[in-house]
Amino acid sequence: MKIKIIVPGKLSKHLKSAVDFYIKRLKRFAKLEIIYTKLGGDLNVMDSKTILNKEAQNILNAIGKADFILLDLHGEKVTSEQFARMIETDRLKGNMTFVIGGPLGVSELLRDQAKRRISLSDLTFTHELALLILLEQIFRGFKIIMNEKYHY
Ligand SMILES: C[S@@+](CC[C@H](N)C(=O)[O-])C[C@H]1O[C@@H](n2cnc3c(N)ncnc32)[C@H](O)[C@@H]1O
Repeated sequence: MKIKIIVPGKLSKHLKSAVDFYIKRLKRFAKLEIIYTKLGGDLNVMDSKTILNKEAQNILNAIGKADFILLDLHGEKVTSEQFARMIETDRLKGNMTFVIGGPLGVSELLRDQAKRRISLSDLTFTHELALLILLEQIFRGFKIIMNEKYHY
């Protein structure tokens, strides 16, 4: 199965080894591709709507024709078991795409086009931390699907 994760911006040095840790652990379950898209611009010289629209365009270009799941603070709350079942369903299709918003969040355009919007918690994380949590949940999801022991 191929899993694509699209996230605006770059990964900070201090999180790189943690992200690499999960990329390595996920290798036996899926072919993972993380695409870092360009940020939409500087809030000091541009308004937030223009920045969000630019980021959305960069993200949509990276997605291509695939449907996608959007990580959204205002999305539906799912348990790790439900999340695992989402992976299981898309496994039959062979691919799955996740989108994370940038520092300002996501545009309405992305919200409208997402096949599903999910929330990780009521807390707000940076886009990089959201990536890390998503990777751990994907790993957890595969462990649940495979009925393998993990942290409970
Ligand atoms: C810094 S947050 C954006 C905050 C922005 N004020 C908003 O309301 O969306 C960056 C991105 O990380 C992801 N994210 C952060 N916390 C999240 C959570 N609890 N659930 C789902 N996604 C989250 C979302 O994709 C979000 O667009």
